[in-house]
Amino acid sequence: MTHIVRTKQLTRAYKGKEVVSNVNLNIKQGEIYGMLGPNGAGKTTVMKMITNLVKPTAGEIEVFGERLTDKSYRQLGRMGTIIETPVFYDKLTARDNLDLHCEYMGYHNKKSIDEALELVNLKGIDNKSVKDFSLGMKQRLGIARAIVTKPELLILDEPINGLDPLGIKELRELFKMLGKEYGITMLISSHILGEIELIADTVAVMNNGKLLQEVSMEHIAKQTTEYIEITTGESNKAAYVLEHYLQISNVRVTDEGQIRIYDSNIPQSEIMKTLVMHDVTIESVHKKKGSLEDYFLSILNGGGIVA
Ligand SMILES: Nc1ncnc2c1ncn2[C@@H]1O[C@H](COP(=O)(O)OP(=O)(O)OP(=O)(O)O)[C@@H](O)[C@H]1O
Repeated sequence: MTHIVRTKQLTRAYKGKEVVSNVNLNIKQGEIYGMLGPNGAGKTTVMKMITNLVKPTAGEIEVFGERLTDKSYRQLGRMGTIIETPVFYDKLTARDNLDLHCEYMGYHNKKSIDEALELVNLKGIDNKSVKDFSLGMKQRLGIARAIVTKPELLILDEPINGLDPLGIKELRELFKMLGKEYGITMLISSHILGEIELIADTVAVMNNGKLLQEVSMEHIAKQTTEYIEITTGESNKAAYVLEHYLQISNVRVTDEGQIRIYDSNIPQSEIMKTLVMHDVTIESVHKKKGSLEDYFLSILNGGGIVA
């Protein structure tokens, strides 16, 4: 597995107080990696360290397989970033801003300016000066600037801030397309669970400067599938009966002693009948679905996985 970014025990302190503590991120090639956490969790600081805007107090960063140092200009040239609110030359047009950026980055394929403007839906208004742009238009121009040099890694700090629902949807599709068509790896932060959920392949949950969990959406999907929950005073016996007489292998007993049966094709009535036949007393049976929100809240509240 090729990793585009890896951090090891990454730490940053301001005046002795750690705002990022021992963070280990593993961002794989081609994936959308979502960093989720409330305001102040340390997401921006992590991104600033990966882009060399802030120096770590301790720990290491590896980008494109090489350790990041003060002289990693080549690695930085392979990244496109928006960190905090993008700043432009207000009196210049959108096109001129992108043109200047290409000059500055030493990127001479000017055809990509048209492509970038087209991708973010600013093609018709690229000759307007940026001072007349709405917040959403500036945000899209920021993304155009981040992708104009065809980076291999995009780092986007809260890219949907200030966008209306349609704009958010367009960006979501753009990110997915950039991943799929151009193979660009993306690190995207957000404090909105619903957003990260819709685009990310892997999610890092941060709070108070700490990485609470790094988990694939595939794994989360398994945790949030439908299950049958049986309340009984005899959970171990019930689990035994289900496994031995119905060959149900995906049975879990929760801390509260409830039985959960995941992805079973056996009808609920059959399960009940078998338990009763083996003298298991049942208090209640419910069909349930774990929500993604429960899952993340349990992580943020210091619990493990919603069992
Ligand atoms: N230059 C700085 N000096 C002192 N404290 C800082 C500095 N930069 C960030 N912090 C503090 O570090 C903590 C993490 O900030 P950071 O911006 O990384 O969080 P975040 O998760 O990106 O949240 P937000 O979305 O609000 O920016 C905050 O408590 C912030 O006040």
